[in-house]
Amino acid sequence: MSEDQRFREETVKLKHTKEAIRDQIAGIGPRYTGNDYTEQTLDAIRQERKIRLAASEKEPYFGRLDFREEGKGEPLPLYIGKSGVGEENGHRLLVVDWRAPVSSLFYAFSGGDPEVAYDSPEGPVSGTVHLKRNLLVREGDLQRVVDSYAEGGEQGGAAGDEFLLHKLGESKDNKLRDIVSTIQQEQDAIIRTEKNKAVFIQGVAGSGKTTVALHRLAYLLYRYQDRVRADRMMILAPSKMFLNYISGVLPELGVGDIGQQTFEDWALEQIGEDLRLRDPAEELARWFEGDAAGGRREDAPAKRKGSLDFLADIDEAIAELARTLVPDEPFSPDDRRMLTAEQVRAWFAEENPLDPLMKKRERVLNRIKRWMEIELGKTKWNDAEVRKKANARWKAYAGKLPQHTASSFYKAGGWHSDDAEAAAGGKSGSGVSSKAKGKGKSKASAVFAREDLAALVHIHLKLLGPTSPAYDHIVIDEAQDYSPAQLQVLRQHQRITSMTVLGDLQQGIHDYAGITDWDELKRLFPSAETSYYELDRSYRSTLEIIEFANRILKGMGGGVKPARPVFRSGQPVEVRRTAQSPDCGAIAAVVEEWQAEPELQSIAVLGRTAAACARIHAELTARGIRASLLEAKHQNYEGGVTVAPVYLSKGLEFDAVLIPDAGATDYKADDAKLLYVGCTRALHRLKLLFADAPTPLIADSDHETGEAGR
Ligand SMILES: Nc1ncnc2c1ncn2[C@@H]1O[C@H](COP(=O)(O)OP(=O)(O)OP(=O)(O)O)[C@@H](O)[C@H]1O
Repeated sequence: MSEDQRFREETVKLKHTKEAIRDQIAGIGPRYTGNDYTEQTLDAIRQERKIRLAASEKEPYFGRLDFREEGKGEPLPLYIGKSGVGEENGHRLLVVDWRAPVSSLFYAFSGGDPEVAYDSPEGPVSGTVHLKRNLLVREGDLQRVVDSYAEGGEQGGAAGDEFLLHKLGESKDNKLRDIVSTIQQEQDAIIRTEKNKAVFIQGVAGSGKTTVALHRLAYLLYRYQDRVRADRMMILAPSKMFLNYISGVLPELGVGDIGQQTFEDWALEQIGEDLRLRDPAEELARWFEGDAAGGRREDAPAKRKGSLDFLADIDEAIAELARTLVPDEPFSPDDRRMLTAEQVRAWFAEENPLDPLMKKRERVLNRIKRWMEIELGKTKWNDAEVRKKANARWKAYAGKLPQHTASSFYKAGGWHSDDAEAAAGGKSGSGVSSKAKGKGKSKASAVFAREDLAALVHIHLKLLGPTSPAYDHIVIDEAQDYSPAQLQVLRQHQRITSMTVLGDLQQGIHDYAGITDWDELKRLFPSAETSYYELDRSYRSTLEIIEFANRILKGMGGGVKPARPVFRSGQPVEVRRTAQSPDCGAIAAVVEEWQAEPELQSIAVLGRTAAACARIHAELTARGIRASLLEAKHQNYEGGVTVAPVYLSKGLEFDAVLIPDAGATDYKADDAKLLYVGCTRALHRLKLLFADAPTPLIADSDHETGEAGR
């Protein structure tokens, strides 16, 4: 079949599909405005369907797979789209949902042997693929038809790549997008991994980890709709800005209402006390710019406090508290009655050992009170004096059973470091408060460091129980920055393990707190409960950028896994000498040059320090260039021209990236991860400027160097 014939065939098909969808929309009828609750609920369902159908009408599908099931007659064309659409009054599907079992064939089949099989809930289904076709429909118009496999034809995987390359060549704005039409086989395998696992993904920069994890959530909600609920899923990501950046993907996939938080906010919510956290900007600046930069990462306090040994020490202290909670003295409400310490301990022992300690304390004290009332009631308890005295004695006795919150126990254990307090020294507004936020009562609340949070949540759970219902699934992005203790406390908030844990050790710039080997986290789970995947293909950047970034990685020594590029070639990476560092004139010139190219929608200048970025931003603004300056406290990434410290750019991506200070004094030999993160943010263009000598991390690069123009 010629290209023209294919296009005509699909144009007719699209027309019919759109008509059928329009008919269904018209059949939904007007909104119900009455008071009947059942009708209101049904109306809400109808309206949701209407919204889905309206989206389908614009872009009903992106792929076609002709599949003949073994033992059945003719191959059946399956059109695959973002959401399934059934035939009105019929049993066939106009569009098959991308998450349906049969759709896995579309992603997994890349030519070769057409005899294939997929797993359906009823068991394996085998058959033959006759055609795999990619279709690009935009706003209801058919724009491209590419066959990546046709029975008897010559097309191979390259045609499928062509479709992917077309997608990757597009420019990006300020939001991450869905990839349903071009999910790759290795990504699809992760997305469809069964629910009850801790899935670990080690993936190079730009390999689609974040995107895959979000698609996995959409898949789990579809596949296990009777067992998982969106409001019991949670996404943890490193910053509010990053959360804002990824916030568009799930709604695009038709999934909403999934909680998205930073670990800090989640932990503060769990602990539920009026605590303040050391200002994250100070913490970041300390590690990336200040005295701590470069040195003593292994002995950083976060390493000890993030270890399971630390949680074990806390457990020991809680066990000790449980052992000594009941005082070694009897309780007597008046001079004639008495409860021995042994009796109270026996009551304690009758409590469920797994229940939170403070809850048990409360219950035992209530039991003592009930006993007291019964006892006094036996002797015609009507004497107000006796009652008052008994109650006072009960209160005094209760005061002898230590009562703790998470923070008071932590402080009593001597684990709270004055360091955190000192870092906030007197600046009562500098910490990030939990409950105190907006209530103007942060005056005396203790200041904690980020690394204290896991232990505090752990203590809260053991002493007071969980704050939120158990999670059905948890996604942890940038998990290389998590400690075993953090993962452990998250795990304690699930009944059944179901997690997606993703990251890249090569981007582990927060190694003063995180891990250096996935085994540190994997060993928290029985091995049967974990799956481990590696993604080494990078989809974000051009071939030239990936090769350049891979060379930086070499500086990290053994165990480095270079990224494998998709064959998408662009302009060479440029490394240029400037008169000074940072050279704002040269920076402005590069930004203006890029701004003149309409396909470069997002441009970033990633400086080494927050102070350098503030200076660059002020200079660009003075020169009439509109740019936003990203700071740790920011919630939104706006797109356009952005100036940001390189350590805040993690997870984000930009059409063009300028590293304005790639000199030998800015990036030393052990800053490879940081420079790698900066360079791998770029999709299409990458430029580095340096004064004097370039950083040794790129010294061996054979890239064109020279004077940057002003
Ligand atoms: N199969 C795919 N088809 C099209 N685009 C893809 C595909 N996989 C990934 N991408 C694109 O590659 C880019 C990187 O994806 P993503 O941010 O999810 O990667 P990541 O591994 O989390 O990166 P990093 O670790 O660098 O933050 C995004 O623009 C994403 O849309």
